[in-house]
Amino acid sequence: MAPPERITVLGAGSWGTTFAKVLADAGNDVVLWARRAEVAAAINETRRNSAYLPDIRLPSTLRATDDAAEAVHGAGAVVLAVPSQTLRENLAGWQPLLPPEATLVSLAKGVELSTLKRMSEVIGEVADVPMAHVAVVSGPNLAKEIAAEQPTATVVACPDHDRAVALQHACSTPYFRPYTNTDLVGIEIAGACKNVIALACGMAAGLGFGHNTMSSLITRGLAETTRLGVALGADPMTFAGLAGLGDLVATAMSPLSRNRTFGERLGRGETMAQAQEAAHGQVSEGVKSCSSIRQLAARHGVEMPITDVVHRVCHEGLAPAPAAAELLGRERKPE
Ligand SMILES: NC(=O)C1=CN([C@@H]2O[C@H](COP(=O)(O)OP(=O)(O)OC[C@H]3O[C@@H](n4cnc5c(N)ncnc54)[C@H](O)[C@@H]3O)[C@@H](O)[C@H]2O)C=CC1
Ligand SMILES: O=C(CO)COP(=O)(O)O
Repeated sequence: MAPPERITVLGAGSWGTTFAKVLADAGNDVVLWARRAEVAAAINETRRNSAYLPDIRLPSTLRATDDAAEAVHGAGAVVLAVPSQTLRENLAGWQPLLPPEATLVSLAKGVELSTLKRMSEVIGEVADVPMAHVAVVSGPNLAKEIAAEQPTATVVACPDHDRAVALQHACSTPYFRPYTNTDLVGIEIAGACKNVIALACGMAAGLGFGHNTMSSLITRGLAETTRLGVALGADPMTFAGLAGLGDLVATAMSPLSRNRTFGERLGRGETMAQAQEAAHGQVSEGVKSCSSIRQLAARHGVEMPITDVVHRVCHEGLAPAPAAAELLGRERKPE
């Protein structure tokens, strides 16, 4: 039998640590890179990442290090599990270390502020690899539920179908079921936009609104996300799938979502600073991506009214209540 494949995960936050556990449970030889040496040492000694997943025992086949060169050496796949807005800078530092044939896998859900690029575009550019080497994993994947081994499906997207299938095999476990897709654009636009719609749903919850409001925001949020994706060349069917509707529903409805929780705090009247502080350094990607997605939509002449008001609440001082009234007061039109 062939020895297990070496897979490296760069970033030991909630999702990086959880995805490393999935890969180890699937039978791979997994190395997890943490920024802080004490986090790597604690994972190796106690089998726990207490800052992010205190209740989860990590498998013994998962090894942690704070040495990126050691982490990526000989890896068949390198998984990038850092926030969207720092990925470019992080990857530039790792680029000289990367094995040339490795599949580079993005877990991040966002659009870069300075360039309006999707994460796979940033990876292709900074790592200087063909897009066929770049893959994305995205779906209704709240880290804490997966770490607890609750059944979940996801999508592994790569322009090279064979690489997508190889990665699908590498991350299949009895509790984690990946499907393949080749529509990188659709999968990434869906993943970035659902964080913004989840912020809107959180704001609605904070204002005291119920399920009709949530459902209306989810449905119209999916409509504006699909419009943007199609304008960028995505397959509209992608938005009806796990990484589209699936992830949107999970994120917009779950109290485990950092984006939804952030929005809820704003809806209850907290300031941006208070909501940021309560997040304890964990990333709520939609807070920044609402601005880059709004600009991307403007560049392509796409109307995204929910994204627009989320941007104005987060960055221009609009209060959530008048934002909701503004959405309801828009010009009437056919569905
Ligand atoms: N947590 C979740 O349930 C899921 C998260 N994601 C996405 O995965 C990405 C990562 O998210 P999480 O792991 O949850 O975030 P997190 O906030 O829990 O962890 C981020 C990790 O990146 C590291 N990091 C932060 N800033 C950095 C910098 N400047 N340089 C290097 N490392 C830095 C942190 O030390 C930490 O290890 C995000 O784009 C998120 O949207 C996707 C699916 C599920
Ligand atoms: O992407 C996620 C679930 O699929 C996680 O969402 P949050 O970043 O809002 O926690």
